[in-house]
Amino acid sequence: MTAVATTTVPATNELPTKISVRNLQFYYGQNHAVKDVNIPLYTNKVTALIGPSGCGKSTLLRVMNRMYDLYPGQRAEGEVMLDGENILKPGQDLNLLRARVGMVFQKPTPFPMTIYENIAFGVRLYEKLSRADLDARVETALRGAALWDEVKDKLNASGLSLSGGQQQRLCIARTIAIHPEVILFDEPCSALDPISTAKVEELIDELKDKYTIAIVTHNMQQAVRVSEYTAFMYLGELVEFGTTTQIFTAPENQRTQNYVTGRFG
Ligand SMILES: Nc1ncnc2c1ncn2[C@@H]1O[C@H](COP(=O)(O)OP(=O)(O)OP(=O)(O)O)[C@@H](O)[C@H]1O
Repeated sequence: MTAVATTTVPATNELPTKISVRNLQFYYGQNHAVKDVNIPLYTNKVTALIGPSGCGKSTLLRVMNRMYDLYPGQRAEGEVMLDGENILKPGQDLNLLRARVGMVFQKPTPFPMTIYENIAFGVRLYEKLSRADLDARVETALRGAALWDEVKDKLNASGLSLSGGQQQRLCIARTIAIHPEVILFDEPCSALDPISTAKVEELIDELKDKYTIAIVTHNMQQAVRVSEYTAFMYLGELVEFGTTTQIFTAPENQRTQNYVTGRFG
């Protein structure tokens, strides 16, 4: 197999960068899953991570808020600069980091609590708000996640009583309620029907005004619809990074071309 081409440096590197991943290596024990990856997440932009199964997309995402730290035997080397500070350095406050860099998972994961508590619970971990302020925070988060109108009359119902699409928007509301700066979406629509998917995509488009976003997706149309930048990964390496338009219409690397045109993957 030929070596993967050198990563393309975007012509856009003067854009403000929220997260800059530099020379990242990631290991699951002996398995070298991410190999010398360099990638920016530009401020208030949506970046899609695409590539065949097992290429390291989710791993890369999980490094950006050190989710891997919860598991023994997993380690990262290199730098992940968040506003110029390396979050891989020892001594980080990981709770604070995960509040700044929130994550929405593939399967909706509401807590077994009321809709209201699903959101209030996380807020209380970080802030002491009056009841009125907490109510307002819950409402704003639910509005921000385009769910308010559907749940405003049943805030005391269980989060688990909602449909899958509503549950995913509840998880997004829970994430934005603690005012993150970055939101990482790991295949957020893979368990959703087309209508719920469209709602979550619309929401991502709105959220980028306030947050920097990365999304892992297997759905090429989704990457085109929601992202401005796209990174194509293959076997743990970053093959190509560029604007989504360039990656999908004029990729520089043959492997990217083959993948985005559906010839492998
Ligand atoms: N917990 C784990 N222990 C050991 N190896 C793992 C673990 N999780 C992932 N890997 C390996 O790391 C590599 C990258 O996996 P990762 O889940 O990041 O890929 P992915 O591109 O997100 O795949 P998919 O699209 O299938 O979700 C794969 O070779 C995978 O087998």
